[in-house]
Amino acid sequence: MAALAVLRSSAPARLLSGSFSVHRGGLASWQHYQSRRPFSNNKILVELNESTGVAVMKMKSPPVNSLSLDFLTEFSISLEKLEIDRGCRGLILTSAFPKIFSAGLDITEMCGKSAEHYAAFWKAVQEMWLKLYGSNMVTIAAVNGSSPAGGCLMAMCCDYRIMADNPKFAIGLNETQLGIVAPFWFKDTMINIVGNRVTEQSLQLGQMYSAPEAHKIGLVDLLVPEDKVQSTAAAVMTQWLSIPDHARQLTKSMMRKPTIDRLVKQQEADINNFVSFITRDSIQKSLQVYLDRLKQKK
Ligand SMILES: CC/C=C\C/C=C\C/C=C\CCC/C=C/C(=O)SCCNC(=O)CCNC(=O)[C@H](O)C(C)(C)COP(=O)(O)OP(=O)(O)OC[C@H]1O[C@@H](n2cnc3c(N)ncnc32)[C@H](O)[C@@H]1OP(=O)(O)O
Repeated sequence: MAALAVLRSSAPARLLSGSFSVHRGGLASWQHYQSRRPFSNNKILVELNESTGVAVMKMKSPPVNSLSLDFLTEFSISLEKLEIDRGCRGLILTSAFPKIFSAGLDITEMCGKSAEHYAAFWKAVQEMWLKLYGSNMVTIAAVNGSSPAGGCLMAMCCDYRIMADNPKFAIGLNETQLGIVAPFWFKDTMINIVGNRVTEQSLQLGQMYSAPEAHKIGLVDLLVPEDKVQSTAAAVMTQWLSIPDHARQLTKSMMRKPTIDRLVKQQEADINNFVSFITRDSIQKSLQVYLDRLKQKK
């Protein structure tokens, strides 16, 4: 199974994209590692505090952190680098923008493109999920804004979700509102958090939950004032890191492996399914209407 099966000590070292900083105990000693990959646009900022072993990954892709192919590629590479770094035990995932965690999959990646593009895009979505859901690290989502669909999926991949207590912020799998369908592994991830009944209703209606509603159904674990999201994430991380890594990791693997294996076994079929679904004229039309509506709402 993805990262959970990989012992960090045996993993090969890899270069990473993204803006990457390592904190060695004092602000004066922050070191910057510039990307050596030409495609990097630095949509992801990573700061690793080596004294605590906690990395903060900030999504910073204006205007709304939509998950484009470039974003997803950079995200997965950044995550992989942290995964193989034995000095990193915990990851806090958050947004550099107030009000938006992530707008989910970039809809323009699913409109008017070639079948080859859709296949590459969907593979990148799968890779993001496999790596984040299967991470050995303690993962905490500091949800500091709205988080529809793919953004909600990212938060749901984490071990714990802290959300800003603002009823204007919403989270959920709203795919049906776009005329599309959340795939089985989005659905399974949600079932593992809130159960079958809530997931079924939620997915059929494409329901977006305000922060208090999301907390009520257990989609997020904790609500805190907006200015306390990061500090609370750090405090919760300390609690989780007090558990011996091997015991916690094996437990996490035991809980998540069946869900991960389901996708791994049919990854190619899932890509083909996505491509044949998204290339339908009726689906392309729905997505275009949704996108136009988004652009006109101002
Ligand atoms: C039988 C079949 C079985 C199985 C099916 C097989 C396969 C599965 C098939 C498909 C699965 C696909 C799964 C899809 C998952 C997704 O994530 S879809 C994306 C869903 N996301 C949304 O609906 C979010 C839409 N956006 C918003 O609600 C809002 O923008 C916001 C709340 C995030 C932010 O609001 P504001 O701050 O007010 O910002 P604006 O709305 O003005 O947006 C600014 C700018 O950004 C553009 N934009 C917003 N979201 C997206 C996006 N997701 N992708 C691309 N672009 C986006 C928006 O249009 C604005 O653009 P400009 O007008 O400035 O050009």
